[in-house]
Amino acid sequence: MTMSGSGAMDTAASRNATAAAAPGAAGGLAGLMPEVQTLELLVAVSIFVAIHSLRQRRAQGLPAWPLVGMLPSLLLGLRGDMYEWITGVLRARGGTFTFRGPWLTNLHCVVTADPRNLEHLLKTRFGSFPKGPYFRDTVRDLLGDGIFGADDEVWRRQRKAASLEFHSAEFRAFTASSLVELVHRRLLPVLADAEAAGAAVDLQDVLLRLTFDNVCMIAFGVDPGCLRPGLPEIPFARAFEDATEATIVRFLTPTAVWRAMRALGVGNERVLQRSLAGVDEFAYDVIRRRKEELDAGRRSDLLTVFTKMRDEDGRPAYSDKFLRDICVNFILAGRDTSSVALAWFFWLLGNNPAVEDRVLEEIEGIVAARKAQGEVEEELVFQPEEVKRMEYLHAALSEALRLYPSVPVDHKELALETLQRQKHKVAAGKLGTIQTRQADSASHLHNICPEAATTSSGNVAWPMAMGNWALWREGDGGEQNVVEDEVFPDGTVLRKGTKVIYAMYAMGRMESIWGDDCREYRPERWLRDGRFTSESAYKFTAFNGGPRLCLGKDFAYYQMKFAAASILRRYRVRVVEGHPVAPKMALTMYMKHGLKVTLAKRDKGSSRL
Ligand code: HEM
Repeated sequence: MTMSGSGAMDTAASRNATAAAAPGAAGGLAGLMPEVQTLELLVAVSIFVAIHSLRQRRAQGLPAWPLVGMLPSLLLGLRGDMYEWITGVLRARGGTFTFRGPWLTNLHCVVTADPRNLEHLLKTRFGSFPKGPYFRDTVRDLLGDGIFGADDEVWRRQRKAASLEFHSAEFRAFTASSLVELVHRRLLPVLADAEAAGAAVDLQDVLLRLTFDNVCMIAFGVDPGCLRPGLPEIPFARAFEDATEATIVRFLTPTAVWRAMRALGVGNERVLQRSLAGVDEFAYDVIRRRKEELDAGRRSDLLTVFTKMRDEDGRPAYSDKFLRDICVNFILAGRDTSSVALAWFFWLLGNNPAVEDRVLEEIEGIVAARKAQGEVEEELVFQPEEVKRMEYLHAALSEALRLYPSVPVDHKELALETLQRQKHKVAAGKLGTIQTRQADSASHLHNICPEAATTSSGNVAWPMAMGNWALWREGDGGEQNVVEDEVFPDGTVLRKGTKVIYAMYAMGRMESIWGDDCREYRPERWLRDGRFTSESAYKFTAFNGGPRLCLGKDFAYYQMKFAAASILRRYRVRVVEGHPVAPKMALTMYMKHGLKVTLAKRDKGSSRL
């Protein structure tokens, strides 16, 4: 009873309360409705955007968000090992994917690791894919008009002159003798000191010093002396390194921002200006001195060769600024590439003792052959023909470069003038044809002629593949505006100005290219009947391919083989236990923490050869 009475009272009271509150509540709810609807709408739009963006992952490999595009995924990827992240996306996408950057940025690009695309990009359509204005403008302060950023005639002239020089007997003799001097008078004594002291040494740093001194001798004919006992800091080397790093930062900064910073002389741009002053001071001083001594000199370095060149009127062919650019570019090309490749090679050997044994066997075979001819020297210096015979070592270095290419990713830009916009007349009811430069897939034909699919009159025109001809049936005739896009052999369409990133690191880790054991370090894959056999430059892209194939490739192999054999014959190189090894994010494949090693003389308690 009590309960029902109180219940009745509660009900009446609550009815009253509701009645009293109703007008206000109704008004409040009515007032809230637009907000509720806005909220619902926002939730619905967010869900739609999220579903749409995640669906893009299935279609394009990565979720693409409004405004920021695929940037969030890239930022997540950058937190770990970026090269492995790119490799994962490329493998999932079958070798190529299109990265969509945030709106109004120039981060859109096509990333590929497909050898067919590489051949198309680097050889077949070489003229359509220059380095491009974006790259050139970004590196101009450091590299000027030098070979790395140059295109067209400016590139061709330098390439031709440098190529003649690189292949001359004089130059080969000069590079070989400079290397003997550096390895035997500087590298080996520095390593001997480390071994005697029982101290760990950063082998990557030592090798960087070796190649820096070596390439300065080749370019400028001057030895800066970085590789010396005590490993001193050399102002020119420091300035060069700082200038390179500051230039790389520009690639990660919006163009308008770094330009403004340069105008104001602040931040990274200030560092760049200061270090460039150091580089220029050194370079112009060498150029001035070289010009003074030209007549007396019998030098074979690049600076001397380019300084001696004359135009049709007998005047010097190149200005001092251009000579500076040429030398700085060659130093950049030759400095970090072979040294970091050697560092990865020594690390791989440490993890693969059977490979090290085979390298040593080969070296000992060559030494034994020399002894058999009665040639016994106190200090063993390998001769060029002996270095040439080190085929297994050649394979072991190539295998290291396959897995850890010194240039892990590279870049090209589709030239705007490549795209052809043409008017084509098609007669009514007839078949229309246009000649295209490459019509190897139906999707390509659709892409070169999108207007042909639905014409202004609503008639349908279907392009069909017929060799190098695009053929379509046009209902009412009239003029067609045909824009020919570039299309990669794998069907990826490239619109004007598209940047293309080709991922050499990822290419070395593709089962489709190298087979199931692609992640294994196995030099034997390069040997046929015990002889080294090279691979297509579009499959093994460490040295680039086509007309811009690395100019220093032969020299680099010679340098790496000579240095590696000279070290390995004398020392067992062991990576310090627990030393972390990981790639650094830079233009070249540095080891982030260097390579700390200890050395033991081979004849002192070596367990192997
Ligand atoms: C393991 C050693 C090396 C590797 C992996 C390597 C790799 C490469 C790559 C990938 C390129 C193309 C770069 C681009 O166009 O963006 C290149 C170009 C070039 N390399 Fe090398 N390089 C090595 C050593 C050297 C050395 C020692 C020199 C010279 C002393 C050198 C001179 C050049 C030059 C001049 C170019 C520009 C060619 C052109 O644009 O026509 N390289 N190299």
